[in-house]
Amino acid sequence: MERDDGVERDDGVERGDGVERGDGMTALRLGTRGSALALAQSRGFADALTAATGREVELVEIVTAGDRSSAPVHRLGVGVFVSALRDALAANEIDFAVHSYKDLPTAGQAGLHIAAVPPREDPRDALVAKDGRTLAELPPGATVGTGALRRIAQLHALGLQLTVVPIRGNVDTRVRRVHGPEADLDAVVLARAGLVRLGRAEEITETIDPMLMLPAPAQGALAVECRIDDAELVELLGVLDHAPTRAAVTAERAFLATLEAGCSAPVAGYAELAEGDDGDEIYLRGAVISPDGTRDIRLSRTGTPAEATEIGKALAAELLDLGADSILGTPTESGARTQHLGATE
Ligand SMILES: NCc1[nH]cc(CCC(=O)O)c1CC(=O)O
Repeated sequence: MERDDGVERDDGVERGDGVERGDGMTALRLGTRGSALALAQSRGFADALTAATGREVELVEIVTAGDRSSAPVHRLGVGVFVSALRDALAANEIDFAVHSYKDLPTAGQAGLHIAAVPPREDPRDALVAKDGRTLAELPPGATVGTGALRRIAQLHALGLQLTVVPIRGNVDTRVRRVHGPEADLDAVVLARAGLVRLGRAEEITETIDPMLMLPAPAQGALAVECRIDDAELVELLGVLDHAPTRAAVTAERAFLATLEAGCSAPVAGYAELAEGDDGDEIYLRGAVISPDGTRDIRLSRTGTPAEATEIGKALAAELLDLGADSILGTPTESGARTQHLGATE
């Protein structure tokens, strides 16, 4: 059902201030993009929230500028998949939103709060190739599609003489470039988490080792955002917060933010938590790679979860000392080297 405010509800129910339930509680309004992946993520979180707290959740579909346009994502501007959801939150049209964390601009939004970071899905990248092939089994000259500069750069750095083809579109559109009547590529690289959440993990022909392709900061993680003054909801959503995931993502995002790079930059960052002798330890790896793959600056750093932000900042500073800024380019007048764009991945 389409309404004048551009907000589409998933059914005909008039919501306004929420639907009264038999138990006297109103259903929480979860704003979501309409893509298959966004709906799967939102439904998954809604079900987990209902199971943990007993609260009912209604999905409210929001069309974002990124969904409306077919232009290359780097031309669309800041947080192109996110801002319509944040506007709906600020306008009290929805109560909370579930974002792919890696699509969130590194700058937070005044008045909003990330109340939960649920357990992370597998953050690695995945190959979907013809004939069940792995990267190493692709012949020289094989065509591999991907949209993200980070992936393009790391594919080139492998030195496999692959032909990297820039593509965009949702998960289904990208996989159809390999399988299906209009297939024109030998393989595509995309986030394993997206395929897993869509129930399509069997189509993956290789889960790529982070030694070969380091994931994007926050890949595979979700950010659950609500109004900061909605204290009751902040507490309710917090039930599903997963401290180890939050610590890992905090380190990765501090790394990205300190590089002043948006999520369209050729920047990779991946934090793992391991049990050390004195409790948990974060192991953060970071890389900045030139798009042609000829320059690849990567380092790692460890510390405690409480030091997550410091680890990320310090690793970024070390990479900048080694010349990462010359790969990332000159900061623009807004302070960002590349714009803080919405999703390119
Ligand atoms: N907008 C792209 C996007 N945002 C989140 C995911 C995958 C799931 C995730 O990283 O959480 C994807 C698809 C991809 O990178 O292939």
